[in-house]
Amino acid sequence: MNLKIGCLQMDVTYGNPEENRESIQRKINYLHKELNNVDILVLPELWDTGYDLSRLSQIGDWEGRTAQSFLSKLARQNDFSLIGGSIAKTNEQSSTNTMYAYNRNGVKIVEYSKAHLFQLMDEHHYLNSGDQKGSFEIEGVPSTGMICYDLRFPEWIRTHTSEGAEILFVVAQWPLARIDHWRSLLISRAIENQCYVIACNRVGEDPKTEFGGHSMVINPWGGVISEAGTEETFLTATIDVDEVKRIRKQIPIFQDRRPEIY
Ligand SMILES: NC(=O)CCC(=O)C(=O)O
Repeated sequence: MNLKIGCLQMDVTYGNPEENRESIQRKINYLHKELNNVDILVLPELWDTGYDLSRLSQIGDWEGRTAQSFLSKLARQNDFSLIGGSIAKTNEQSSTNTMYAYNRNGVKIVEYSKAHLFQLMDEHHYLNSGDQKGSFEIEGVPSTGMICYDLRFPEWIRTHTSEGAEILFVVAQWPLARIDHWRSLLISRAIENQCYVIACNRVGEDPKTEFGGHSMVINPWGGVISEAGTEETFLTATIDVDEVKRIRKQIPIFQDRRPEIY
């Protein structure tokens, strides 16, 4: 089965969720022809607030309600499934860096909060980590969603692929300074898990960091099918999901692994 994927590699306005929602809507309107036959659209990490974490009590999304209604409508109106990047979900006590995904009818198919907080960008001071898995089915394909720094934890990703995930979606605000890590880790996760990796990063800069783009679509053999540069880009690729089963049969790592000795 073929699926057409689109990644909206975009800049994010620091600390301004309303402007960022409008920016996504403007881009979707502009891209309506290209989006016509897209099956799954992917947004980047924290596309609403960016890393303006010290102001989350003012700008965070109360229980994620605004983003959920925005994303659900976006999916329904445009007839695509949507990996809604992640947003800052906030309540009286705390905030989480949370991904929502939707099917074409605008029905939520997963809520996943980033499990590993990235100290270098102060997440541990302002966010709580999630402790639930990120598994879901999208367009009939078992999949998982991960948020940026989660990519550095192969054991967490293996937990999901050993339970059947065939597509790994990674949403990110990954800095340009470590973009070689980003590329290598994404390709490694695809090879070692024999899965598609669809990775959507942001571009632009905030007061502390320059972000590196290079959103990528990688096949389960580790081949890069499509890759963006460092500018705002609508990256597309068509993937053949059956390739996962073929490769898992050719080199059966999920049968051959020996968890009892690890
Ligand atoms: N937003 C993030 O989690 C960034 C992770 C990162 O930069 C890394 O090197 O890991």
